[in-house]
Amino acid sequence: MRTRGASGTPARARRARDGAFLTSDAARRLDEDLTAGRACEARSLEALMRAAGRAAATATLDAFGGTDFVVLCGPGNNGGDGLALAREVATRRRDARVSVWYPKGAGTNELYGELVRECRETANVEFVDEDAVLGMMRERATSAAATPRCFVDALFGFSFKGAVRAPFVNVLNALVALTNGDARETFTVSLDIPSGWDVDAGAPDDGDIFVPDLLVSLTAPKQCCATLDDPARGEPRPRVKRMAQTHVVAGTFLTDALCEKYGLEQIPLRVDSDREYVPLDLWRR
Ligand SMILES: NC(=O)C1=CN([C@@H]2O[C@H](COP(=O)(O)OP(=O)(O)OC[C@H]3O[C@@H](n4cnc5c(N)ncnc54)[C@H](O)[C@@H]3O)[C@@H](O)[C@H]2O)[C@H](O)CC1
Repeated sequence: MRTRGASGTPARARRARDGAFLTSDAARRLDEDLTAGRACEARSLEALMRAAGRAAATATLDAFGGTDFVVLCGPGNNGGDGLALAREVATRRRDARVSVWYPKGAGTNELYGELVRECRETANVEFVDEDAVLGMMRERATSAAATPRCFVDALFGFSFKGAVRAPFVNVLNALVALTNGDARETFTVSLDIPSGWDVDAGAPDDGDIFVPDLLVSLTAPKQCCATLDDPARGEPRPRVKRMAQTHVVAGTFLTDALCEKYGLEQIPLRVDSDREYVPLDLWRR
């Protein structure tokens, strides 16, 4: 007799589907393989980050037609992806106004420092403080004449753990409120992980959650997204279901050998792909 899960899905099929999503630990190991050149050609972190920023910028510009972008950058490499995206957007859409909130700054990290320099000196990106960002979010709910604005969440990626700490609490709370309230002309994008979500367990169970309009998973989706894409695995909340319509995977780094190593055979983007991102519609094809 075949075993079935509570959802009625055969256990073997569920295992295969699970293989399309990375745990936080597997995501870290995969990124180490990419930089070390194990089962693939070696790429520097800088090359990976710039490619991720480029592909995520393409997906964002394809989805959002406005000219006003606010990029929220966290302290790690997810924030670095955000800086790379900000520069790409400002360079490609010359009429755009691109603002970056980067509260921790680059510190002594040379790569982040170079991305900040490029944003300022080659792309006319403006760096803004917390009050300015909170004002830009608040205005969405109060101004009747709001023009379209895109908020890009590059706060935390697959190394996020525990409860959000300062200096990110107020802005992340405001983002949650923004996407659950009556915000006008607002489009939200998350890079790799919707910030505040547990990378392995998914969205918090209590209170309002931040659900972006577009999620750009980098290289492969992480475990927190599993219920977005496979309704058979559970009963996702209605807004989470809606997000499944706009979930893309970007970054053409996967070789067949890496797919086999991490059980990612179902991910359609490979190293020789001519597309920068693809919609992730794994289960409904
Ligand atoms: N595969 C690819 O295409 C690429 C993925 N990249 C991106 O890298 C991130 C993972 O980067 P990492 O630096 O490991 O982690 P984070 O960005 O999540 O940031 C870690 C940073 O955050 C702090 N932190 C953790 N938890 C909290 C918290 N609760 N409150 C406040 N601060 C927190 C922690 O201390 C660290 O400072 C991946 O998701 C991709 O976006 C690469 O760019 C390469 C290409």
